[in-house]
Amino acid sequence: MHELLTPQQMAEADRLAAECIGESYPLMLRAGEVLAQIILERFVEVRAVDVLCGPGNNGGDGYVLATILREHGLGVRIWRAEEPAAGTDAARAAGECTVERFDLASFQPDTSNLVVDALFGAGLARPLEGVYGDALRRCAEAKAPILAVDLPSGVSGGSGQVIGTAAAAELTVTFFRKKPGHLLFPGRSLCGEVVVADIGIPGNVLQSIDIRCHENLSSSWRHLLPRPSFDSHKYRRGHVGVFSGGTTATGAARMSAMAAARAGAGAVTLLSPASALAVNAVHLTSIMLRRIEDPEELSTFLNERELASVVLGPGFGLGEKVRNFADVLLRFTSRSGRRLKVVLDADALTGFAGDPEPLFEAAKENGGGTVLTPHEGEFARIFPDIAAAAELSKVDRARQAAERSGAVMVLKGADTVIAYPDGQAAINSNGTPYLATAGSGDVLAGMIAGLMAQGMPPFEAACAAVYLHAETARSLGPGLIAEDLPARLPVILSAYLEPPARG
Ligand SMILES: NC(=O)C1=CN([C@@H]2O[C@H](COP(=O)(O)OP(=O)(O)OC[C@H]3O[C@@H](n4cnc5c(N)ncnc54)[C@H](OP(=O)(O)O)[C@@H]3O)[C@@H](O)[C@H]2O)[C@@H](O)CC1
Ligand SMILES: [K+]
Repeated sequence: MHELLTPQQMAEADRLAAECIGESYPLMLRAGEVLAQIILERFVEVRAVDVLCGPGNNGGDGYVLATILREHGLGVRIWRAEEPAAGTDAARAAGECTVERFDLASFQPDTSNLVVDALFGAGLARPLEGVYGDALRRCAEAKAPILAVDLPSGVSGGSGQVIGTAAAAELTVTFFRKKPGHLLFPGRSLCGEVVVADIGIPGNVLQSIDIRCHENLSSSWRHLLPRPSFDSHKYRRGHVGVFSGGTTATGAARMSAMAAARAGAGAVTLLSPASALAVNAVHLTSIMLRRIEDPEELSTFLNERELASVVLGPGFGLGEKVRNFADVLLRFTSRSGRRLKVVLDADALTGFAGDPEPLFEAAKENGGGTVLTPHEGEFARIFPDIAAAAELSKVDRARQAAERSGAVMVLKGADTVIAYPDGQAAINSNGTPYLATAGSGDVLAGMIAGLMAQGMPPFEAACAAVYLHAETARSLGPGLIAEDLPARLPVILSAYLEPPARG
């Protein structure tokens, strides 16, 4: 149930389902029924419902719903600006509906009524404005309780962007599967709670649809979480290297290092410039420490020790050094024939601002073993054209960046998107505002490296780390600081290492 369908894919699912059933109208009837059932169960106090109906099938669902609610004794009024086009399912639903209709232009929300927003869903084709936009603005101003059918009207199901105007719903009922727009902001905040209803579309229609986007749920990666065996030793559980910045910027790397260790890496070494060795040594116990001053020392170290993964960037500093280190790390696998997975974060991304081509070239040489973890600001510095393309959704931006760099992209934010160069993408949905705190990104980078060091494939490691990072933060809540995350991680991780509960 974690597949996310674009509006075009959903239309295809509807078409395939209608082909299977013989006609499409029963799907609309079922949509109206499930909407009514949900309203009757969830809004027991409500005595009257205003159903705003658009001209397409989203409006059609509204007409069916209005008929059923009136049969249940609720006061129901329909508000519409135009009738559905003749010959459509929506026209049939409108024709069979005898609920009194009013002009949408004169709709004034009464906040003791429930408003059902059945204006536009998957078929939103242009900015929502005029009589429709005005009606939604009045709802938003009045703070009327709204149930949105499929999507809050004005929200793009593909991108979550508002096209014109939209009003925030308390509850959104969508059909068959969620759409990216339910999880990507601002759509996600406008949807309120999202309920996915079964309207009789058979699951096997998905076999004919090339789904490229999923909600990041544990079912995709839980079985790949590393589990040590009794014959493991510390280096078989993966050795992670984390690069420290200078004397006054060492904390970020130590946070990444702790996170890698807590994610289960068997050994972690902090790789520090000579100037910061003393300050790092004061703060480290189980994490090892080694001086790495320049690219030559780095190459020597990589050749003599079997590192499985590295984190470069947190607190590291900008300039030639970070670019040179990144180059050595990303080309190590092809030069040595030994697999080294690389997480580049923070300064290792910003260090390539204005001239990112060498990064992409070297990352491609690393052949899918690279993970880039930019937040939106860092992303815009290395992918300025993709960041500026307003028509692209966050998923598409992450995908294009992954394709260009050949790296797994973790485009961070409240709705972090993880994308693989082949176009597969996952949208994370368990984020929490408590993660917006200094150092939380350093912890995430370390967790990804820690999971990869134990053999988890980069895309799944990134998905798992993003999810578990958020889950850990949720379990901590108010007052969370980044240091708390690695300390808490084992409790959360062990819950996901248990076999999933049945049922
Ligand atoms: N298909 C099925 O089997 C099932 C579908 N279901 C339901 O159908 C919904 C999708 O239906 P849909 O495709 O008819 O699209 P919908 O969102 O109603 O809008 C299209 C209409 O709006 C118009 N229009 C667009 N933008 C506009 C704007 N800004 N301002 C003004 N007008 C605008 C557009 O006009 P046009 O672009 O053609 O000129 C067209 O008339 C889906 O969300 C779900 O609720 C369920 O019943 C289950 C079974
Ligand atoms: K709607």
